[in-house]
Amino acid sequence: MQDLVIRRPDDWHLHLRDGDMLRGVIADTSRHFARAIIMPNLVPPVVTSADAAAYRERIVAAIPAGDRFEPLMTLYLTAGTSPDDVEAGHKSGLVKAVKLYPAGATTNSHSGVRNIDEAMPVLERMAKIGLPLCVHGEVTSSDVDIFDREAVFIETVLDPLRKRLPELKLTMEHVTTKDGVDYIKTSKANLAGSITTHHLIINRNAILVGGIKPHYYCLPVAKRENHRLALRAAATSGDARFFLGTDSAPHVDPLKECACGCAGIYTSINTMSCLAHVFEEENALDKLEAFASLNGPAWYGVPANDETITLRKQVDAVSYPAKIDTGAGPVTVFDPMFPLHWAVV
Ligand SMILES: NC(=O)N[C@@H](CC(=O)O)C(=O)O
Ligand SMILES: [Zn+2]
Ligand SMILES: [Zn+2]
Repeated sequence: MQDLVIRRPDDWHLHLRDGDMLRGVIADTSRHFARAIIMPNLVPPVVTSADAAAYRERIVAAIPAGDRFEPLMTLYLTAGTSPDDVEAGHKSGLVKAVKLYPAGATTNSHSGVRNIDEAMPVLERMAKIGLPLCVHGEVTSSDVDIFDREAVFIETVLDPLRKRLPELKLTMEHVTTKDGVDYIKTSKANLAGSITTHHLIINRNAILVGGIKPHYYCLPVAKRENHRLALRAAATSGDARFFLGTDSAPHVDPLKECACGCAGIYTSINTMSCLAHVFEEENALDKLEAFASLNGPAWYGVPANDETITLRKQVDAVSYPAKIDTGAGPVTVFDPMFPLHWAVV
């Protein structure tokens, strides 16, 4: 038996959804995590500070009694977003970041940004007040191969934006490529990246070998093995520019297991066990706290959590359900394809 005590982690990229789904999934996050950046891609999206305040109340009402959990709210950037509303939301303490979805890039992104020019007044205001922009970093043009969309985004959108507005704080969400890792490492300030649990574990074979596996499909799609290895090296390095954002993204099974399945992998329930396994494999258990509990707070300018959690390596495999039942329907849990022995006690 081996124990690892770390500060309580936070999740810097989480989809909680709404209604029955929200009520069905929130306990899997609030059990282990103190805070999470809540993604705003609801239908309709969380666009204004008033939307975010109302959504926050629905989330707080769904937190199980006895759990301490703080949702950190974000706004969904659209062509109509008002700089004054963003600033007021930030000043009130409600809005912690704004999310950029290139229109059409991912789940519920059709109201997103078509041309970065249309968002410049908001981005300039954010740079001025120090509010971070979280970016889904993929181009959407049909002539760019889906496996290249992140690398092309860095070159054609992200890098030009950083040159145009160097004072803007940017989180490159769910980095999936060596290109992304290398790009973040060139930055001295104002750029960081979140990394998901599943991209540390699967490469694209998980989706495609031996039959099509919809529960390993997410966006950005998992890439080749060399990219997974680059993500692992970054996450386990202790480098403060990389931190955990699970991107746990529940969809009910019928919407995943069909002719045009949704993108998203549900990992909230077993993320900490998966991460301990990965960090142990990389001989980097001493870096897990930085990745899951320290680097994110430092980036977002909030204190790390005072409480701790204990991870215990046990002989028997940790048991967790293959699916959870939510009021919205069943949601399949991420299967890392190996037994997990690190339990959160
Ligand atoms: N990651 C995903 O595959 N899906 C996310 C959207 C996103 O984060 O891009 C979702 O909302 O389902
Ligand atoms: Zn995304
Ligand atoms: Zn996401």
